[in-house]
Amino acid sequence: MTNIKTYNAISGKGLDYLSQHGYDINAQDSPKGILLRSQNLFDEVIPDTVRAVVRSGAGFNNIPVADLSKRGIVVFNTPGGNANAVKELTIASLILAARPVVGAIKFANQTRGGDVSLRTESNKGGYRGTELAGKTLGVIGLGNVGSKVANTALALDMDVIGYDPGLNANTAWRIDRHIVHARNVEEVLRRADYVTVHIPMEEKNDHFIDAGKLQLMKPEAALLNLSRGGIVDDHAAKAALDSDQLRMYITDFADDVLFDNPKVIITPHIGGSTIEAEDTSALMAAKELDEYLTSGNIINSVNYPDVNEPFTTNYRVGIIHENVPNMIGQISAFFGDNGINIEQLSNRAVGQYAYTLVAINDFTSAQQEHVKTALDEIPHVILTRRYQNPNMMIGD
Ligand SMILES: NC(=O)c1ccc[n+]([C@@H]2O[C@H](COP(=O)([O-])OP(=O)(O)OC[C@H]3O[C@@H](n4cnc5c(N)ncnc54)[C@H](O)[C@@H]3O)[C@@H](O)[C@H]2O)c1
Ligand SMILES: O=C(O)[C@H](O)COP(=O)(O)O
Repeated sequence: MTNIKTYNAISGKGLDYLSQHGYDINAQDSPKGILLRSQNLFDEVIPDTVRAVVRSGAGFNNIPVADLSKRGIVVFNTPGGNANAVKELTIASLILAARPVVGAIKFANQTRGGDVSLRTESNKGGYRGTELAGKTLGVIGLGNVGSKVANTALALDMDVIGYDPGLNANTAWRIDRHIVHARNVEEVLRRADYVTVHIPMEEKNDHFIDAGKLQLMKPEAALLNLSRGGIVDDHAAKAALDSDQLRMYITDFADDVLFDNPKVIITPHIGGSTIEAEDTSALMAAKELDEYLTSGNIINSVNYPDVNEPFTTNYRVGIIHENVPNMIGQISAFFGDNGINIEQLSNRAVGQYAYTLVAINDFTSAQQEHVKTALDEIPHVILTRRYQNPNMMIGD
């Protein structure tokens, strides 16, 4: 059986799917796939048997993607699987930034004994808040999470201004036409009463919200970070709070510098922690893993191009290679020179890497043995895998 190694609490929905499709979970030390959530894979040794690493979730900054790409290991995530959960916690955070709910609950619990209702009524004035309606929400990053947050804020009668220079077409379709598209992030920061950040942690986004950007914000504004620790410079945020340049900071990522600050609310990275989101993400992850390991289809990869074709021939060969000239020519010539007829060839490239999926019907055992090693000899080929169609009756 094919073995899958898991890290973190992966929902039973995903694990059951894999078991039902013939996989062993954590059975031995030479896994074909790794399924994880936030485990830091930079600290782990990834065995040479591994062909795929799947992040059940959105952010993949815990995975050494560049190294794995060089080894031909496909890295996947589950885009949108937990977006609704994060949207809901973001809306809760907006309300916590507008109304002093946390302090008010504490106060209500301190009023026990005697005429409770009288005491709460006479002292509740300290817990007055403001309304979100009519205020402006700035959304930085309008992907799966940000687009949902932006649309929902409109329903709360907020004005919404969004910024995302890399918006993809799928998400763009989902964004309500009443959301103002900012030309730059500075415009969002200057105009918004609430700023929420929904961008991935990558080099260019490290300390994306820094002291300079915080200075552009209104002093009465609140900042929300449900993206990743490090996207906001927490030291700069604390300094802005201390000097009354920022009213409030709510983050899903604990940081020593933020503790015991009445202007800060910290949640313990629970944005995606709902039963529904964990189930959806784990099932997506399990399907992506199974699809790649059994048919060579790549769906939702973060390091290689997606290639998703119906498996209608007896065999396929998947070739991960560098995105350099003449690879398709060399690969086609290789099959021709070895007397193997190509029924269909799909090729896509993204950045440095490309993937070629070759569909074959007549493929003798000797040819298969040869292909396994000889294709890898072509310069710039990183890894070759052969797939046999489980739904076809094949004779040699
Ligand atoms: N708190 C949680 O539990 C939780 C849960 C899910 C996701 N997240 C985090 O939220 C991030 C976003 O999630 P998503 O599902 O929306 O991802 P996504 O990939 O669907 O969207 C991210 C968007 O950010 C945009 N972007 C990137 N850099 C930007 C920048 N500097 N300025 C403006 N836009 C920028 C991209 O173009 C993209 O449209 C994830 O990468 C993850 O780190 C956290
Ligand atoms: O990027 C994500 O999907 C979230 O941060 C969720 O992380 P988790 O799976 O560790 O809860």
